Amino acid sequence: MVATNDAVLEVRQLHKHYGTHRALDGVDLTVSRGEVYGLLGPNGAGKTTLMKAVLGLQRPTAGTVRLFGGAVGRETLAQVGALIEVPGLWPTLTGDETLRLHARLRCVPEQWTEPALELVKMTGARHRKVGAYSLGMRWRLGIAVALLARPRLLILDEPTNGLDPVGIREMRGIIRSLADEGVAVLIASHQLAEVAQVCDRVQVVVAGRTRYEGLLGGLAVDGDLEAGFFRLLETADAAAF
Ligand SMILES: Nc1ncnc2c1ncn2[C@@H]1O[C@H](COP(=O)(O)OP(=O)(O)OP(=O)(O)O)[C@@H](O)[C@H]1O
Repeated sequence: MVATNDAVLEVRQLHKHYGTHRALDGVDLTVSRGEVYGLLGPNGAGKTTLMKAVLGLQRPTAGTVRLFGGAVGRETLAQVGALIEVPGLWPTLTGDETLRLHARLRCVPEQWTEPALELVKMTGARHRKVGAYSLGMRWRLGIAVALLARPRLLILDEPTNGLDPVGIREMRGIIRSLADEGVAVLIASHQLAEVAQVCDRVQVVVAGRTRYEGLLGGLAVDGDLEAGFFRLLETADAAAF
């Protein structure tokens, strides 16, 4: 398939087998510049396996992953930010120290910590220790860390885990503003509600296979998104046995 200029992530016929178990069984996916893409599926569907392959942490059994038109490697991964579940942060460092440390580790200018802090609205809390942060604040700092190197692709795994309704709304706002600036965002989740209000397109994966790919609205049955999603999961479950 020919890459469009806007394609940031292209996954083609990705397979990952663990012995006889097919964790991924021929998944295709394209995420474009400025797009928020939801990867939906129940526990064990293969979402983490796919994200690991994209981040170069997992070697696929077959198939390809292309980032910005190139192979997964040091150069392309430098343009990717990721936040996998709860961010791993040191409780004894302040938010400011955390970001400056990551700036050094990623060899980016220290001044880049400022816009990252502003984007996640953490400037006021920058001198407080991370151990005293709420989960929502830790999540926002985790996003700031993921955004430090100004990535063109942001990967988020279950991003609303543990967030309260205000935190969830803020998270959506941050994701949408990043997309408006041209960042491509891939969100993996097992909850429809998590992706429903923020994603442009979705893919539903069950038992390593694509069951739906397209606009979110296309999942709906009689205008009911949730009913359509659950019907899809039930049909896929029945087909698997
Ligand atoms: N290292 C491994 N060895 C064997 N099987 C594995 C391994 N890693 C994952 N699996 C299996 O592959 C399948 C897909 O797992 P994966 O973690 O990608 O699913 P997931 O969609 O991310 O699930 P969850 O929502 O629970 O995180 C599961 O059946 C899992 O048990």
